[in-house]
Amino acid sequence: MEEEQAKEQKRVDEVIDKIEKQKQHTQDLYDKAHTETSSVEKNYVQNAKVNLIEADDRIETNAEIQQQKGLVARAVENETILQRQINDLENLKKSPYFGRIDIQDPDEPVSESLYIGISSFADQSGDFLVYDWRAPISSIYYNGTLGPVQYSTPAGTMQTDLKKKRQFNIQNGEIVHMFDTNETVGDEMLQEALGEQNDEYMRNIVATIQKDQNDIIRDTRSDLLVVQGVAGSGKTSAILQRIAFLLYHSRTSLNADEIVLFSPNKLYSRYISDVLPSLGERNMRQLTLAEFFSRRFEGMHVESLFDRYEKQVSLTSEQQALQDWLEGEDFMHLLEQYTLNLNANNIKFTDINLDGTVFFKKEDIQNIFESFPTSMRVSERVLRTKNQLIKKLKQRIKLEIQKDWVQERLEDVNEENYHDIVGKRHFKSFEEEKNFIGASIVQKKFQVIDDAIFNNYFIDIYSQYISFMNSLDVSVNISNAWRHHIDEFSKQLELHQISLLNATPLLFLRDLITGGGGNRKFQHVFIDEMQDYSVAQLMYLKHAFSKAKFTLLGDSEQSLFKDITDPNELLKKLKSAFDVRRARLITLNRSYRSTAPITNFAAALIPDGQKIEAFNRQGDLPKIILTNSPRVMSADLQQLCHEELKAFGTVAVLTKDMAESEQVFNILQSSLHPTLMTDGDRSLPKGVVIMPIYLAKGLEFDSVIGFNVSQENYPTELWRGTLYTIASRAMHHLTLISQGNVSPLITHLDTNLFGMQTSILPK
Ligand SMILES: Nc1ncnc2c1ncn2[C@@H]1O[C@H](COP(=O)(O)OP(=O)(O)OP(=O)(O)O)[C@@H](O)[C@H]1O
Repeated sequence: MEEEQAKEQKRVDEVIDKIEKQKQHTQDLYDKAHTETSSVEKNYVQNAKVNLIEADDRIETNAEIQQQKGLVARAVENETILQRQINDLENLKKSPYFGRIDIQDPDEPVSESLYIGISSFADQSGDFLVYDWRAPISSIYYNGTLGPVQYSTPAGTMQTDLKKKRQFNIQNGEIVHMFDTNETVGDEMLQEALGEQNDEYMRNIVATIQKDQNDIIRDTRSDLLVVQGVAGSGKTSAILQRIAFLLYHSRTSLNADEIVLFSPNKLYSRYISDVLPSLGERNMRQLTLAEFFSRRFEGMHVESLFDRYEKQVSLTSEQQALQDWLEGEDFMHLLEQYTLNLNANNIKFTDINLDGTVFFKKEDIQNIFESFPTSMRVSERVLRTKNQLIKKLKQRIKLEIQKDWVQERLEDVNEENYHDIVGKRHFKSFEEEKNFIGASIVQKKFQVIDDAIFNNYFIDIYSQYISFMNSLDVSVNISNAWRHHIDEFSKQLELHQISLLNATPLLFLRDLITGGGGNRKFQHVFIDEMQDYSVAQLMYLKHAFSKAKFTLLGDSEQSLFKDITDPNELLKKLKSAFDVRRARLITLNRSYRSTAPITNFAAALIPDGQKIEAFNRQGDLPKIILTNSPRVMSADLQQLCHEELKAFGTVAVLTKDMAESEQVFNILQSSLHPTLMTDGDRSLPKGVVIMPIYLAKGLEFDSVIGFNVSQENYPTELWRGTLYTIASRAMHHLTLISQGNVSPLITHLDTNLFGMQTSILPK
């Protein structure tokens, strides 16, 4: 093998040499482009100066400046592309590839070796020295074991014989390790990758993608792809690799701005933000559900998932039943039914006001609406009403121009705002010019009316929603909670607040009535941590992104405070709710994040944990520390943090809610200078970090300390998901600390799965 390695190193050196040459060439092109940009820019500045001196030439110069601006933009873009190529080549130089496959096609006498890396690289004569990992042929590297293999290409399925598979770890141009493997992607490389400590940013997994993950990444057929994957199975990693794959696969028809990822929180958004750039791709758009809602409800405060978690614990069974109903598919269908029966008399029209006086009366708006045939859909009638109102607004503007206040303002127009208003226009008469300027003055004042019409403010959607709720016949077992829910909605409205439960149906109702809310630009929507979304929310997102394919990923076991939904059940529900042709469920049961003892412990916490397959990485048993008083627990916790910090850069203390996190913060504040994370935080510092579990969703830490896992704190089944999610955040070390008896969820476990210790403080 040593000889082989020397041979491979020689090839690496040769390839790097060629990459360096290519880089030099690109650098020359870049320098030339840069000089060009500078000269275009200089030109632009000079023209801008002329513009200031010769006021009469303004209009003409303006056009020229626009043209110059375009030139600058193009030159800059050209420069950016070249800069990116240089960066890519620089990265490729450090580690040009990570895999090699030797294949022999049926009619070929000898095999050929193909090398696989993050991006492709061809030499001057066009020979591929490195293949992009996303090229059709590269799928063999991830999928195939030695022997006959198939791979799909745009021209159909191809057959070949896989003779050899080799993996490399190349750092700064040197082969650190190489392995030959018969497996899909062998364990050695994975061991190496997983044994490392956690970074501030998530890394790509391109060199070690596993077969089942590869299925997710390369699926281009499904309209709805649902991935149920146990904690640490690489769902988030797979999403990001999938995005990179899709961008490559549809290079000409898909760009990163047409992909949106719904992420659980802002910490996560930042944590994953480096993966796509490291694969040479731009990041997709990212949104949290809270951000999505707050954009759609301007001026309102929509409850966040976090506010909701904090409340969720104390729900009665009636409230829970009500919540399930409100969040289900049926409730959304009831809304659709309701809008079918809307007419001029039961739509809640409302006046449009200007400066406190009525501008369009609701009765007039209602009459306009009524003038359109009842055979039309409500949304169509609303749209026509809108157009009619805009026409009326234009007439009102015409009349208003003659009013004294406008005439007075006309006299105040100076040269500066004259040009702003008039632009390049030429007028036939002074009268025409005056009217034009007058109209623009009035338009400015009436802008709020225009906006109100545009945004459908002539329908009071909140009253409409109340009327919808009042129209429903609910079953007796939730009727009290239901009345309370309706009252509460009105009360919150006065405070400009909307609960998460109402946000989705409200938006849906608004869209159904006004025909708005759709966003057809997006081609792919990804939702991570899907178990935190209700079916109603998912349905709404499907409605809002109607042209998009959906990839939903999550782990039903990581539901916090909620019963687990069987993934097959969920797929069935979604398939009917989404009304799609090609739906597919992929299940990932192998967990990579944690050492085997941690994964086995976490798996034992949940009922069908035996399905979880731990990756064979050794480490210490999870430790449970029993203390008998708040004072001892505090002292132990401090001691523990100090010890863990000796081995790891970050230690996370995870709690079940914010109140507990604050408690921990007070305990550790003076001795450890910890950071208490909140909803709005975007980055994770080093040292001790404290947060409630819902903020740690999707994240991982070298060392996790679960705070107070006592019987009192985690009394029942309802807490399983929380405990499981806490335990599964740990990569290398897991410690749970308890004051008083430990939760029955833990005491029921096989005692070989953890070590138990009373206070760690020296006596
Ligand atoms: N094929 C792989 N090669 C190398 N590392 C991997 C691979 N798959 C997963 N990992 C690593 O395992 C860890 C967990 O992955 P990831 O966060 O994507 O899992 P997840 O399923 O989204 O987890 P969770 O649901 O618990 O948040 C990460 O550190 C990731 O880099």
